[in-house]
Amino acid sequence: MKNIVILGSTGSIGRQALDVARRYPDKIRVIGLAAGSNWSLMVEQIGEFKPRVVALAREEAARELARHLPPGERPEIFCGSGGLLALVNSIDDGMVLNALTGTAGLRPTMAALEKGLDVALANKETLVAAGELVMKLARNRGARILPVDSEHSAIWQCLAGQSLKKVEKIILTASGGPFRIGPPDLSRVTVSEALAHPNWKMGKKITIDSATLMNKGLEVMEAHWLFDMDYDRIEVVIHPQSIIHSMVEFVDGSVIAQMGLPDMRLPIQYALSYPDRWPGELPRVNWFAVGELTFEPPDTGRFPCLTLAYSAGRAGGTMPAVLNAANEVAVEAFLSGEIPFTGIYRVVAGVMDEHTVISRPTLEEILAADQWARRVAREKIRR
Ligand SMILES: NC(=O)C1=CN([C@@H]2O[C@H](COP(=O)(O)OP(=O)(O)OC[C@H]3O[C@@H](n4cnc5c(N)ncnc54)[C@H](OP(=O)(O)O)[C@@H]3O)[C@@H](O)[C@H]2O)C=CC1
Ligand SMILES: CC(=O)[C@@H](O)[C@H](O)COP(=O)(O)O
Ligand SMILES: [Mn+2]
Repeated sequence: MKNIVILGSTGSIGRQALDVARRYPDKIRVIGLAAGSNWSLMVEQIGEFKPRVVALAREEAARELARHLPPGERPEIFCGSGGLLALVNSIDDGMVLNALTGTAGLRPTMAALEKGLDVALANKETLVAAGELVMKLARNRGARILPVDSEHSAIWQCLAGQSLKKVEKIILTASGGPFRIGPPDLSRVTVSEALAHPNWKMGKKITIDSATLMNKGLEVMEAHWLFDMDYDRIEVVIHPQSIIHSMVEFVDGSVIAQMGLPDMRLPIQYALSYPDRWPGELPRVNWFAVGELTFEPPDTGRFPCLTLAYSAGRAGGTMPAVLNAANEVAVEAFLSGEIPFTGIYRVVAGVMDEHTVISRPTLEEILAADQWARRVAREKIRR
């Protein structure tokens, strides 16, 4: 039996993780749940999974949660900005699935690793902002980071039993998002068009990142840290069917790909079952329905965020944290109608231009760079 704490349990990954837990009651015990403000869904989740501890970041929401729990269901409730950390710090005997969005995931990941807990990581922003510190902490504490992001789960599975020394390159696949074919001018696309991902149903932030290809850029940095791979050896290939989730090319030219339907429950489950594989009923690929698998180079003219992410990764130090923070602010501004879709790139590029990189930054320097980037991004959006 594995004890699991799910950070972000009310979100897309969190809810799918609970579906995995629901399917394997004899293998997974949910001992902790955390989210931002969605207390009503949390009430239902507590009723079904009976965790020992829960946290909600918004104090008002935590009060509502406490008011609406039936008398027999009283997990310990943490709340406020420090609530998630307090929850993680209260755990001694479990694995943490981090399915939070954005930089909010960084400190809880570090708190879990600090305690020597394994982390199943969906929150890619953790590695983008502070990959070097996080990987070092995991090594020092003997804790594992188990990839949940579909591409990184794929690479991890392709590498099973192989030495990283024998890898020539990693090939990250990308769907191309909703604007792969058109329109040529992206400045007028609407929020609902940008949220219409062709293959995956995900939270809003990552869906917009998929549409700009920033998601793939963040994933390039995530792969750099998870698999200790130079940026020159991480290639992005557009694969519109999202059946191949990524590939590894070895020094002898052989390529191993991991395939499956676009269903996040599979990579989530693999991270939870590892090193085992649990037999199950998730839908299977029908090869005749898939028909063909196609590949294209990314169009970095229309999707310049991908190039921006490579350059932030290569610059290193605080630059990836700055890109990530500016992108979070810009995506919010696009979603609320303040800037056009193409404004996301302009804001992020503008903030990066003004940043002086600090190399080998401490956590405090990374968090300060994050705050600086958010402020400068907001100023640019106001203007
Ligand atoms: N969705 C997907 O298929 C995939 C997602 N990922 C990555 O997984 C992560 C989660 O994505 P996704 O599930 O789509 O996101 P969602 O927006 O659907 O869910 C985010 C979750 O985090 C909680 N949350 C957000 N901010 C805070 C905060 N400050 N404090 C506490 N809780 C917070 C939300 O709570 P509340 O509901 O109360 O607001 C919610 O439970 C992201 O890093 C994303 O890039 C990676 C691969 C695929
Ligand atoms: C499911 C998942 O891992 C997402 O990160 C997905 O890859 C997004 O699709 P894109 O390939 O369009 O970015
Ligand atoms: Mn992904």
